[in-house]
Amino acid sequence: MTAALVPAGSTAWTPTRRALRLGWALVSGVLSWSWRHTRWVLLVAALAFLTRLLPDGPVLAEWLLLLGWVAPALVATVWVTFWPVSYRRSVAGPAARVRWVCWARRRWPHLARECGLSVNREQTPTRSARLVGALTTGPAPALPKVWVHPRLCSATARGVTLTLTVRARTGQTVDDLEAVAPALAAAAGARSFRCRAVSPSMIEYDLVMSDRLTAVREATAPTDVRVDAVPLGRRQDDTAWVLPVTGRHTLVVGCSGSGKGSIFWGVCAGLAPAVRAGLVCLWGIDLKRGVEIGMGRHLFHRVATTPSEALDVLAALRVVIDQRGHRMAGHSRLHTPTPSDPLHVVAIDELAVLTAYTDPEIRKEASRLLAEILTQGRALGVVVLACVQDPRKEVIGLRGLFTQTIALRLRSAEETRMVLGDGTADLAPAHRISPATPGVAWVIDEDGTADRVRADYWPDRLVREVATHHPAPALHAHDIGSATLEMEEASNSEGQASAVASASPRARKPRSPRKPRQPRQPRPAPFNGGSSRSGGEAA
Ligand SMILES: Nc1ncnc2c1ncn2[C@@H]1O[C@H](COP(=O)(O)OP(=O)(O)OP(=O)(O)O)[C@@H](O)[C@H]1O
Repeated sequence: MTAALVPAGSTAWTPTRRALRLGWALVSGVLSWSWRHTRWVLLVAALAFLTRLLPDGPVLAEWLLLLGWVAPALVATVWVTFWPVSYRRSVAGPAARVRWVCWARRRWPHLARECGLSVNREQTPTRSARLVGALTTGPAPALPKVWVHPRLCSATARGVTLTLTVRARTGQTVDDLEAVAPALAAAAGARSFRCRAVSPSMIEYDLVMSDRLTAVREATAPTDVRVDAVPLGRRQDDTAWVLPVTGRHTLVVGCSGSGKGSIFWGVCAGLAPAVRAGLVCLWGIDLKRGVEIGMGRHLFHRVATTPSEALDVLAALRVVIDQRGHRMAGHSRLHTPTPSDPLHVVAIDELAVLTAYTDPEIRKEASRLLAEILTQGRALGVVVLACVQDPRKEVIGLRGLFTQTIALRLRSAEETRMVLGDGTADLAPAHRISPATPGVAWVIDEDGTADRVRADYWPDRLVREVATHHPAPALHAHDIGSATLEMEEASNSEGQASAVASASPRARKPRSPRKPRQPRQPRPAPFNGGSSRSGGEAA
């Protein structure tokens, strides 16, 4: 009667419901723990059954069941419910690692055989068998056949990675071992893998057993002044992914929505403290109407949003290369950035617009300038970061000149091969990256191994904040080279006209920015050889 008077959902029912819910959670937790530890539970139950046969057995059996089964199941249920991270770190993680290692050691002969790494050979006869064979007449008895496997030298687990070190059997090479990596990873239930040749006969398989890259991680505003490299995100083993910048030209390829923006801003905004300190000079080419770079415009010394403006930027950098080349010749082989002589980074969003989709004249000139920068700029402190959606376009021609490539989500195995190289479709399957994980990419490390990474996410708010706090300083003539500045002034004065010309539907043939300036622009005196080409062409 009282219950009927209490309306459903009233507070009087809340404690009862909570208790019921808690009880059910505990029971289901204990049951699921028991299901996952069936063998242990059966062992405890069998021991308890045997214990009952002893004098005072029933009491002992109850204690055994309580301490061996119910108590651990309850503790685990409560721990994992309220402190999942600590449970994973202290219990589930170590237990899983022990399980993986035991599994690999126990199953290695079977795995090697099933993956095609083993051979079935006749057993080598022992010395005594050979002696008996020599003394007896008649046909020699058939020798039994045995399986010969490559040797599993070690199996270790760290974090979420199971590492197997394997030595090739006689007649095998590391290439044979590498070829079966996908099958091995599939047999182990690994989420991804990488393999590394340790020596001509030994290979290390890293099997990543749990995916740490599913969660989105937001980038944090950089504080350290770093020029050599920028942290971009994390690797699949949860270690930091740091991209070298100095002396590298970086090509980022990924279809629309694959997260190129995260890498673009990871580099540009990651260099922001160095930009503010004057050690890095950022040049932006955003051929998607300036939408991307507009977010962090203050970071950039100069931005081009049309193909003809982009030509001006490339020509200016070409002059920087000429000047530095003359200055460094005979003194230094590698440029060291200083506030008066910074590292120039040209960040290009949608390279294909410049090298494939624009007028043939601009396309040709842009490809020529880019090729010169890509081949000569590395040691002279001028590096390129280029993003592109479609690797099949003309960018292919320049692809070989980039010194590091990041493959975000691609459309096909063929694209993966184009971007990362032959034989990478299995080892670095960028075409299998899920559309639900933008920012995930495959990279080929310096040692030639492929690794899966995920860039941290750069929201617009953070980009704006970083750009506002680290604006590019106003550069003086000696900072970037007098010729560059002269060209820049000239191109600025003509920028409006060229932009209008390139935007106008009637202006089919855009101005070549290099010719009209020639008569007006005096050559920088000290650089006769270099300026004769770049100064003249750029002007
Ligand atoms: N590192 C990341 N982690 C999580 N989500 C991301 C990440 N990077 C991008 N995203 C999400 O994916 C969306 C698309 O990203 P982004 O604009 O960078 O792609 P894109 O490759 O530049 O595409 P497009 O070439 O069409 O401009 C973003 O709006 C964002 O929501």
